[in-house]
Amino acid sequence: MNYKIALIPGDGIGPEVVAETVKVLEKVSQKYGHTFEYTEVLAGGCAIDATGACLPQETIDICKASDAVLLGAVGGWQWDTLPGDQRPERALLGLRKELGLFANLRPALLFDELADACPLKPEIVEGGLDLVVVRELTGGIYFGEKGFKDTDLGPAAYDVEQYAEEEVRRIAVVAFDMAMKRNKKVTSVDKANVLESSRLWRRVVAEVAKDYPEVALDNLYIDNATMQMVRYPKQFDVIVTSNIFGDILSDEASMITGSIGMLPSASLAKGNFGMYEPVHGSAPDIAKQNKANPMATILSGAMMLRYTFGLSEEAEAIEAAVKQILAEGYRTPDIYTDGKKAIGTKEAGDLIAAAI
Ligand SMILES: NC(=O)C1=CN([C@@H]2O[C@H](COP(=O)(O)OP(=O)(O)OC[C@H]3O[C@@H](n4cnc5c(N)ncnc54)[C@H](O)[C@@H]3O)[C@@H](O)[C@H]2O)C=CC1
Ligand SMILES: CC(C)CC(=O)C(=O)O
Ligand SMILES: [Mg+2]
Repeated sequence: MNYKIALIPGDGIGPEVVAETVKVLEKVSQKYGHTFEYTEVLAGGCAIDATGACLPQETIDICKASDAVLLGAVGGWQWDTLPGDQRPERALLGLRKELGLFANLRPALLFDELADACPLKPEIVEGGLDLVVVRELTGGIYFGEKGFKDTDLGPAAYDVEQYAEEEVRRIAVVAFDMAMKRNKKVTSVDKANVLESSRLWRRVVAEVAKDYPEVALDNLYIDNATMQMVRYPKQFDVIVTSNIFGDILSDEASMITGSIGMLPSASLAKGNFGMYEPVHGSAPDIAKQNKANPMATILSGAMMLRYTFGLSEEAEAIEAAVKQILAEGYRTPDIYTDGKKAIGTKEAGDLIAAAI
């Protein structure tokens, strides 16, 4: 089969990790006889520099005409002084909204092979860790009304957290459907003791839960949830939460799995369309030094094969190749521990491609 992939390398380490993912996808294509047709497009700081806009219309059009999108990351220090509505990160929000990507799946999987890089005591994560954060991606405070106003205390800025019932319902359905395929447990995370939007969230999630009598539903406040994540993460299976809380919780979960350089994600629309992106950002501190861990993006590529193209065997081949090189002791700097074999971004891509 022929699959059209829009590639958005973006900024910082984005181009480096996307290049290694393409290397791995090409190996999959050779082995399994698929054709991946890539169209590279601009978004983020590089798009601002080239065109003056962080998200050119051409990028949106090409993404919509593709079967799936693979994104590295956007943003960087050189654009930090731009006004908020012109920053590179706006491209990411714009893409998510334009493409209708309301469901962000962020699995946090501690590979047995990487137990040495987990900062928690071995007995806490004994038997592994496998949870998924189902993050609402096109609503909440990242998309609410924002602006500036004068107050009694002087000039102020505001961002509004708002959720429509339907936005909560559709992400809750994704979470419960996923729970049915996993361990039939959902933890909904909110701040319903303080926020009106969270009270609506909690009520709608409870309504959706009635359609899934086999699934156990827990509610946690976000402050407690962040603490529980490091105290005993194995209590979680599917976590469903808002845009901002999911953003924060998934970065926290990533550290338990060794590094943010390991965590993939799928941003899904209704149907099979999706944008696949690592959980991390553009990491300007390590860009262009062959230090970035490309595995989060390579594993995002595997999610693309599984969710959008329905190629489970090929996705598993990528995941097995990642595990193999970890088992062989290869480590990028972010997951390096004494006695292991130090490698860089390119070597990681080469080794994973070779292991396919
Ligand atoms: N999806 C996206 O495009 C995202 C973009 N950003 C943007 O990225 C820029 C940097 O943001 P930060 O807060 O520093 O977050 P970040 O995720 O880029 O980096 C945080 C830390 O993790 C490390 N790190 C990240 N990815 C890594 C990888 N693959 N391998 C090894 N180490 C890795 C970095 O070196 C840094 O020390 C900002 O402009 C931010 O807005 C942030 C998050 C998501
Ligand atoms: C850069 C932000 C727009 C989003 C973010 O941090 C994320 O999606 O992980
Ligand atoms: Mg984030």
